[in-house]
Amino acid sequence: MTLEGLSSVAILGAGKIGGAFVRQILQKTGIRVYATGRRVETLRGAESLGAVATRDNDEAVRRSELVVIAVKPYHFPQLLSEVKQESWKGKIVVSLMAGVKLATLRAALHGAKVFRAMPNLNAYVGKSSTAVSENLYDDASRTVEEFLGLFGQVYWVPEEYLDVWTGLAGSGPAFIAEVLDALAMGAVAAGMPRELSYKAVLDVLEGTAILLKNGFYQHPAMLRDDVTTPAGTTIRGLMVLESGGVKATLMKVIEAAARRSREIGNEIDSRIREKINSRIGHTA
Ligand SMILES: NC(=O)C1=CN([C@@H]2O[C@H](COP(=O)(O)OP(=O)(O)OC[C@H]3O[C@@H](n4cnc5c(N)ncnc54)[C@H](O)[C@@H]3O)[C@@H](O)[C@H]2O)C=CC1
Ligand SMILES: O=C(O)[C@@H]1CCC=N1
Repeated sequence: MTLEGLSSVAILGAGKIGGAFVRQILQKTGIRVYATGRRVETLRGAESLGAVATRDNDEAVRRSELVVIAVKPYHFPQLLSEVKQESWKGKIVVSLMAGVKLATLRAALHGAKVFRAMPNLNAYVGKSSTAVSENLYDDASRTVEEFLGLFGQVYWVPEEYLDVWTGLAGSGPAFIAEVLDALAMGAVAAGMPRELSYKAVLDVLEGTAILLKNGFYQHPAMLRDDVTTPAGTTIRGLMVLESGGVKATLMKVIEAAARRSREIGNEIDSRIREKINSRIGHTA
């Protein structure tokens, strides 16, 4: 199935990332979107974008060929109890939940073609960097790749990278935002107004990203060296950066975020297995 063959998509949990998906789908395609949520504001927000808003997750799944799971990981067990098992059958399901493993998803969503993806909030403007696992089904994989392409760049990766991807690219916009805020505050400390500092910092980010992305420098360190004049301003700043251990700290930031993604995956896996076992226990 190509994207053109897709008539309806369900976004279960149209919050921040789900809402960004709803927005892009409706801006770029004629696909009907069923958006679910628990709060009135979530439903109204999705409706104002042009989605069919409902609290009924089962109906949204039944009516759609492709289903996106965009609830928080710890809401997944509750979501599962709201959708009949047979409703998942034959559906293409893309989970955006941090940490939740393919094995967990497969155990919970019997008969569905399951994908685990990690986008980021830049999906809101079609600039996400999204990783997805695993490329097992020809047709469904093509559909998923085209679908995720609506939100930005798509990379097929082995599942073992997804927790790291979550720490780096999923959480990344928050880390970058903090760094930008800190740089702008530094300029304020040195005497420049906040608004002007912030504008300058965003321009610096954009230009530096373009230089690096277009291959003008093979490595960020080469760009750094071109900016750094002996006994000039940059080296003084770099010395402070190094003595504050900023580089090591940023490395640890990504490691910690990736570790947390793995932890979440294990926590949710045990909760889902318990749920499945108690279901089996009930029917036995
Ligand atoms: N916010 C981000 O930048 C990113 C988030 N993610 C993942 O996406 C998921 C959602 O994250 P956010 O959008 O930040 O959270 P959010 O809280 O903004 O959105 C989740 C939505 O799901 C709704 N919800 C909860 N239980 C529900 C249920 N049983 N049925 C229907 N709706 C239900 C909530 O009311 C809320 O509107 C998480 O699993 C997160 O790991 C992935 C990539 C980036
Ligand atoms: O903070 C989180 O857990 C989610 C996953 C990636 C971005 N937000």
